[in-house]
Amino acid sequence: MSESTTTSSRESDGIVQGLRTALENKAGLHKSWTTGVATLPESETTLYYEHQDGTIKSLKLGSVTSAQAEDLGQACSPATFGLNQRDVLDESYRKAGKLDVGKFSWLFNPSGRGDFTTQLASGLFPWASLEKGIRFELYKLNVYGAIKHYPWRGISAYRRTNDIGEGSFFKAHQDTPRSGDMFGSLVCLLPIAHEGGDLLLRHCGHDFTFDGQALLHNAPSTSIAWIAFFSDVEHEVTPVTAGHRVTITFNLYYDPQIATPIYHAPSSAAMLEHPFKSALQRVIENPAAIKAHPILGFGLQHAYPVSSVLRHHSLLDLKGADMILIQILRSFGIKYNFFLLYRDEKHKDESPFRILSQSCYDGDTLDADQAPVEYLLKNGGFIVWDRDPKGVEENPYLQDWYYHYKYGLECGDQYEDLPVEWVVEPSEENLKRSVAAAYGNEPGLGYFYHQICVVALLDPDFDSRGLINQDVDAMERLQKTDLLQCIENLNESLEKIYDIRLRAKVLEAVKVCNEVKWYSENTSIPLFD
Ligand SMILES: O=C(O)CCC(=O)C(=O)O
Ligand SMILES: [Fe+2]
Repeated sequence: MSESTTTSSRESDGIVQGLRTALENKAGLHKSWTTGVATLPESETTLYYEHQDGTIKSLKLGSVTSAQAEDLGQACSPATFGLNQRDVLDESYRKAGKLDVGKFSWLFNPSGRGDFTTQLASGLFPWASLEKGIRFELYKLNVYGAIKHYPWRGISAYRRTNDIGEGSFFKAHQDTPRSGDMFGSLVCLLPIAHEGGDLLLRHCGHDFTFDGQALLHNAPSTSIAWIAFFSDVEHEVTPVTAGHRVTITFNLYYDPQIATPIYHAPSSAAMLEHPFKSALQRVIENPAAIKAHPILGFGLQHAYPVSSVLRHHSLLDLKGADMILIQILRSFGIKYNFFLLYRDEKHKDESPFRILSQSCYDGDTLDADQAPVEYLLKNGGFIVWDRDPKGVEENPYLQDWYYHYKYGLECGDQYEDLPVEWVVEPSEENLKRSVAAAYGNEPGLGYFYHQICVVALLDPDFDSRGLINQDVDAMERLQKTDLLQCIENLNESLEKIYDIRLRAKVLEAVKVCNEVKWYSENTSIPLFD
């Protein structure tokens, strides 16, 4: 290697490293959760609930006795959860009581309190200005703890309550995405005495313990402690050892019909500008740096619920740190697009390349003899070379395979590739099954979390025209086939579903598919936009 090459590669490493450091959230620039305490006005302190025999009871938050809390627990049915799309009751994984919406009523309305929404939005999106409002959907009431009587288990179980009394918990899971615009969950801890039952959260190497009891310690008795977090954050409730831990949860959605929350710039950081913005500015002001790094890639920090293909990116509802990354790219007019990244399962350890694709590959839908890599590459995907191949020289079989992708097909055509440099190393999708989260708080509703990456075109003169044209055609073909099949399946299911809430969900899904179909027919979807 000549000296000049060594120097320039060291410089280029420095540039990408500088961008990487500026994006890292070590300094606590982004959190995937935010907490607070809200003191309820008198009108919001009454909680009504219905027993399974139809009796309506109420309690006053701030002065709930343990007998009242126990009565609330008795009104509950056992909480189930989602395991690979099935609704499962398994008390070794989740042990709690639940009341569905319609079985309880509470006048606390987060959307009606501008200060509450502002606090929540400033905590979850400290650097980004939201372009949509937040809709809060009341979801469930959960009772964890000293439930002494389980009517659904019968009187004999009542006598054997030692195993099911205290000690409710919910092991690690992600909250199931209900649609593409759901981004988070809000858990409100009611002021009812208990011990244990911390909510532990983990995301991207950070963790947090939400001890709501401690937050309520010095607050007025009619206060609730709350935590909002992005729904792909892994979380669990530790065992409750005494009393009753009662929470009411809301699902959080972006909603363009609702006014955007007032933006509060981060007060803790004494910086006016996000460090990544300044770092990127320095790079794009340097023509040599742009030429050396025409295309940059970023693995997103959050997982996103997508159905069969990545929708046009203006429709992808981003969370926290990912939203600010995109806002910064947009502020410089840098073109970008979203992709999934796959590695050949068969040659996983040796494979020196990954495949960028906008298709959510579902191993179950392909014939057994159809090679996933070929499928993705022939449907608008392309190769990103990222390491030296291992063992190719010694292994003729691997050599054939490697040369096939490196130097082209028998007919002389070559697979398309892109020189992407990863500022943030992305997670890979699983080619065997792209359905990510196994444990959810609900069975899946057709949306699955995917690890998405962003590819940004730093050099506007970089020759990507051929790729763009070819890709648009392939993408459109793929989208249309997938969509038409999807709409047909949904319409077929509709005929068999009589439950009103389920029908509404399926109708919602049909609406989304039609929306995407409209996009694919009425707009050209460029690779970089
Ligand atoms: O009660 C809590 O703190 C969280 C409950 C939860 O994670 C859920 O219901 O999905
Ligand atoms: Fe949860």
